[in-house]
Amino acid sequence: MAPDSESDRSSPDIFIPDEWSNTADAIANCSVDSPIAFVCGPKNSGKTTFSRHLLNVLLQRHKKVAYLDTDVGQTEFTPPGLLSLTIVDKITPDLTIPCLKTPERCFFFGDISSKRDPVIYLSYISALYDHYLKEYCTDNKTKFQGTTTSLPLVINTPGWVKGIGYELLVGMLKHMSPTHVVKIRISSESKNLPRGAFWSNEVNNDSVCVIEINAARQDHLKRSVLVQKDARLLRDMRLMSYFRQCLPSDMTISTLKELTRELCALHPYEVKISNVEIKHLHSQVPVSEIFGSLNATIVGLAVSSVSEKWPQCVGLGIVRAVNGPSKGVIYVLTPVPQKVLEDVDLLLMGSIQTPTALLLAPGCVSPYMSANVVPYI
Ligand SMILES: Nc1ncnc2c1ncn2[C@@H]1O[C@H](COP(=O)(O)OP(=O)(O)OP(=O)(O)O)[C@@H](O)[C@H]1O
Repeated sequence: MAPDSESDRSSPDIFIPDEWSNTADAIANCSVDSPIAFVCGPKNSGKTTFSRHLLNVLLQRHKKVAYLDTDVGQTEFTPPGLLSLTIVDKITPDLTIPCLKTPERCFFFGDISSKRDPVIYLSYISALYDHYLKEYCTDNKTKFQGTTTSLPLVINTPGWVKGIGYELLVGMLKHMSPTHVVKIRISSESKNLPRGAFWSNEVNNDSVCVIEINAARQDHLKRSVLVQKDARLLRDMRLMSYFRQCLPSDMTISTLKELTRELCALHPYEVKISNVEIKHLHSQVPVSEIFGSLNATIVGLAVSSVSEKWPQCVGLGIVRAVNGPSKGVIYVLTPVPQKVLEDVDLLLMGSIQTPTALLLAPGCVSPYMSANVVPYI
């Protein structure tokens, strides 16, 4: 099939079947001003690839499109462990290259699977969706004045479609009001989501258009050909690209060793422990172990607020060293701009693993990532 848009031409390995491009076009050209598309389906069926294609198609008609990323282990525009709403204003020509963007709003979930805390997971996603509704979904008044600020929304979801994963999808759909639900199906029928509006008890659910499409690639027996991703490697790569931003963009870094060495050579931020609250999200740590437990970990940098229920995450940091007893400080590396950091009053600790490559800096003692810091004992 001939590529049908510039974005497809730029992604030689990506195959957009007619069914996919027709679906994306139908959503972009539907009668609703700003469609809300919920993309779901089993693991590796192509949800992310389709979502990115849809995003590009929508960006041909709209200046900006909102993207709600609910796949906390395989995040699209942020490092893993975050749930985010991002406003995208540029077509990404190559659908195979992940890129980091600063989200409009973001929560630190602190794990790569929703099963760690399904209740909080759903609360965060609902809060992100509500934020979209409040800020980016036109109400009648603004529509009437012709100053429409409404943006389409693409919601990408995890591939966990059984058990609690299924319940969470149902929970999301019940909270949201998508105009379109795109279900990607694979040939192994038992792995698919139920047909139709599976989340709703209404017999005729006319308010939403449910579209079922097949995974892009099939063999000659019409079996879906699914590409398995190395999820852990992808997460590590995403984290390393994130922390690469701590260094000047014009600095040449060709290898992981160089990246680690340069990160170790950076001056970290010195954070006074008395100025921040340290919170372990998924475990209880005795007070005496708190400093030790922070060392060489990835933390969410968050800002608490009296008006908001959940602290907003402004980015991640690596705790490079801790000097608890004598100075009461921790040393943090982060690409978050200093101006934004000034508001951070919460360090959230989850279970996002620091990539091993970053712990093995030449000349430094693992896991402290520094040659000159006495580790906390
Ligand atoms: N249309 C396509 N053309 C070529 N490769 C594809 C296509 N769709 C998916 N793939 C490949 O299959 C793999 C899985 O795709 P993708 O990440 O989009 O699936 P997913 O359903 O979002 O996965 P997960 O459930 O893990 O989040 C990736 O390596 C992707 O490049």
